[in-house]
Amino acid sequence: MNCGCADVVTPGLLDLFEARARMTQAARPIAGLECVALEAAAGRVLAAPARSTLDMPGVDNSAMDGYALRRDELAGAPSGLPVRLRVPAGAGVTRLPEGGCARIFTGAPVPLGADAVVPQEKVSLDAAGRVHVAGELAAGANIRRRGEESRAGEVLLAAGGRLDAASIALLAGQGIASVTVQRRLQVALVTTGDELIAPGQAWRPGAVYDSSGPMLRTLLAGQGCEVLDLGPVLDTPEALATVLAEARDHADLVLCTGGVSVGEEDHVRSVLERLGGIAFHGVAMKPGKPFALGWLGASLEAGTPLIGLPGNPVASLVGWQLLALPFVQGRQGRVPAPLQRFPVAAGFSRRASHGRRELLRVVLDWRAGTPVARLAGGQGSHMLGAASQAHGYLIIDADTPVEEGHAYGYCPGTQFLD
Ligand SMILES: Nc1nc2c(c(=O)[nH]1)N[C@H]1C(S)=C(S)[C@@H](COP(=O)(O)OP(=O)(O)OC[C@H]3O[C@@H](n4cnc5c(N)ncnc54)[C@H](O)[C@@H]3O)O[C@H]1N2
Ligand code: MOO
Repeated sequence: MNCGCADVVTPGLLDLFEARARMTQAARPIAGLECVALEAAAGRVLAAPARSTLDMPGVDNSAMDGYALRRDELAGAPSGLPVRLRVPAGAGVTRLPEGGCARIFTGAPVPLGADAVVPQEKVSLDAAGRVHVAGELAAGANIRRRGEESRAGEVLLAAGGRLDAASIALLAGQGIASVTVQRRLQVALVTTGDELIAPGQAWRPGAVYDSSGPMLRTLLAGQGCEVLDLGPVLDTPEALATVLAEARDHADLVLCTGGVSVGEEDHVRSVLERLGGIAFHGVAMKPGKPFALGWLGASLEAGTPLIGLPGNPVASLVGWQLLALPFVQGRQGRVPAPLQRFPVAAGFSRRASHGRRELLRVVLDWRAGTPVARLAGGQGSHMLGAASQAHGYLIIDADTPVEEGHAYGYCPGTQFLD
């Protein structure tokens, strides 16, 4: 299986990891904060550290349904301990009566004076209802101590983190009802191509349904961005310049697909040179080679950054994930996560890709107990089927053939890489 296109070795291509580092460095966080209700904060980026308001847990409480007691009183009572108190969750803090124990439930405050909780499975009750315990009981057993997780005033979540279900739960558990987050990143999306038609329109030979537009809108929404949809645009320098000028004035970032290669129908480069500039163009990756970072206006710092993704949809997807995503995250005030890679054996052989690192879309086969990477389908940069099935990328260095059974760097996640 191969991509179907010859490897064209283009001089001056930037190394993939160097390009990723440049994208990360170039991303300036946008200004602007909002206070939002915690329930509406999923996916948003925290603008300030979130601190605990309470010790967590707030009081010593029981980790089990059982009996709270003093261990020395249990040891000194061969005829068992009478149950003198009942403490359900939600009860206030009480004191354990001398010489007795308390029936207690998970999450209920441990009565003052008790130094262990025995789970009910380890307790036998005699006819008089007295508690007998088999075996040893460690000091503090089954007691969740006040403040053992965090203390009031401690930083729970650092600024720049994205609020997910667990972090929202963490803040809710502290009684926090609203958070200060970065405003949403405004991204102008420009798809280019005379051939593009929208899904739902009648097809004619030569027409191509716009698949990258829906894909990028989905990916941008997944990052909590607001999308200003300005495409598809016709393949003329005038049409592109008009749309990019509008994008420049209304967005924090322009994401453009197609028209970024070298043919005379590809105008992104020339229009960028006219309306702004180019930081780099061309990365030694397959797919995704014509990827570009540029700007509209005075400079990358002062103007509106523009990311040019290649037209082939899979090249666009890979360019988004490995290069555009860290830039988007940086503009959102996030610290982009390092690219994860760990060795996985290839279950296939394949010829080398000349001059470019190849990002093969693979599935992991666990049937033998350890993972084996298998091609998820056709690897052409126009073939979305494999991308939709893949579990991740096998990253193959340039000019390196893949040999079955040898291990290569595997990067998990091909769609919502975070
Ligand atoms: N002589 C050369 N030709 C090409 C080179 C090269 O180095 N020398 N590079 C190839 C590579 S690699 C790629 S990737 C493509 C990228 O080209 P463009 O970014 O200029 O993209 P287009 O030419 O506009 O389109 C390419 C292909 O993708 C389809 N397309 C475009 N937009 C969409 C969309 N929104 N949804 C679905 N499909 C889309 C378009 O119809 C074309 O088939 O250039 C190679 N050529
Ligand atoms: O082969 Mo291009 O690199 O299709 O992205």
